[in-house]
Amino acid sequence: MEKFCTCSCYYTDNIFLEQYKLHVRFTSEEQFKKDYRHIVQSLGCASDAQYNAVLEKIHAEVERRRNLETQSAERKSIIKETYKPLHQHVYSLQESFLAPEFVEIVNYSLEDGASEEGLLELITSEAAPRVYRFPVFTQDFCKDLVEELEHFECSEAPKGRPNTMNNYGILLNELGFDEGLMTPLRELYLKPISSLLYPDCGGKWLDSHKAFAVKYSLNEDLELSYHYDNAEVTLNVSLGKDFTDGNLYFGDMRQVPLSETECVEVEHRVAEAVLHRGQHMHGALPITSGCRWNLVLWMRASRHRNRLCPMCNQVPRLQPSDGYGDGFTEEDTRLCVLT
Ligand SMILES: O=C(O)CCC(=O)C(=O)O
Ligand SMILES: [Fe+2]
Repeated sequence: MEKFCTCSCYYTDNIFLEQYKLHVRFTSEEQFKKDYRHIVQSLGCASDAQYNAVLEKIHAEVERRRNLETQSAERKSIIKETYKPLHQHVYSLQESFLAPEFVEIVNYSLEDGASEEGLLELITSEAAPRVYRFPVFTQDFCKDLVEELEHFECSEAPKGRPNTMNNYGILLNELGFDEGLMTPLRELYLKPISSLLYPDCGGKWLDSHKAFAVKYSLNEDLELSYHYDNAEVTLNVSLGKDFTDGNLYFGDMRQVPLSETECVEVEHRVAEAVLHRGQHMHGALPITSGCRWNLVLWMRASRHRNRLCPMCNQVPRLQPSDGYGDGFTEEDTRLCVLT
């Protein structure tokens, strides 16, 4: 596997303060005070004690990020040794897991002369601008996958959470889903589609991903704040189970201010995917009953993001990583001169 890297902004930028629904940057207490003291104050962080609690949260989050790779590798190895899957078959992709309509649009995308227009005649649903909906899995596969995820949730195995905005999701690489399921799904099925739909966002060059499941239920998380993904192209598949509300909503690309944005709601349909650009701002409304599981695949294109880190908006400052990191690579720049 190619050597992937993380951008060092991961340790300073986009730290989410859940209580204030605010993403912040933290390089020092001085900088933070200067940039955010008045903002958090206006959001209700009035006393010194509350402010100190914010600082403590930030330090804990930075520490979590610094230890993440080591801890993730430890969890992965414990899971491998101790966790007994309920449905071993869901870990290796078989075409029988896939909806026939999905296989058809992938086959079309692989044809010589396939075009975006031709593909859009097969994908009939554009749920929001450049947000496409299509069936991906069979209902049976979704049911088995949710049962597997719930079996894992109930087990003693250590669990890594996908990100700071999500307290009950599951990181699928730690469970061993990358090799047999997620990588082939990206490489063989989603890349051909993304190449046609999002050539301007790196869709032709997807070469790594972060895969996780998100879970919402009444005693746990209900909703997800407005955000963009650390991805070029995102696949979000509704896996069930039974729930009401919880629609996704899409605004504009991250460069457009919220005040100039009108949001469009997109409902979940079990076994169907919503495919969108990672930088397209979105969120999820609260569910009002039941339990919602979605599979989220943040797909990255090193050739695209190596030029600009979407999280800090600068040329990435690379830090070597063990796995996919955040999908950056150290490019041999001589190639650019020669070709
Ligand atoms: O709740 C959902 O289905 C959306 C999840 C999402 O946007 C994310 O995790 O990046
Ligand atoms: Fe997202």
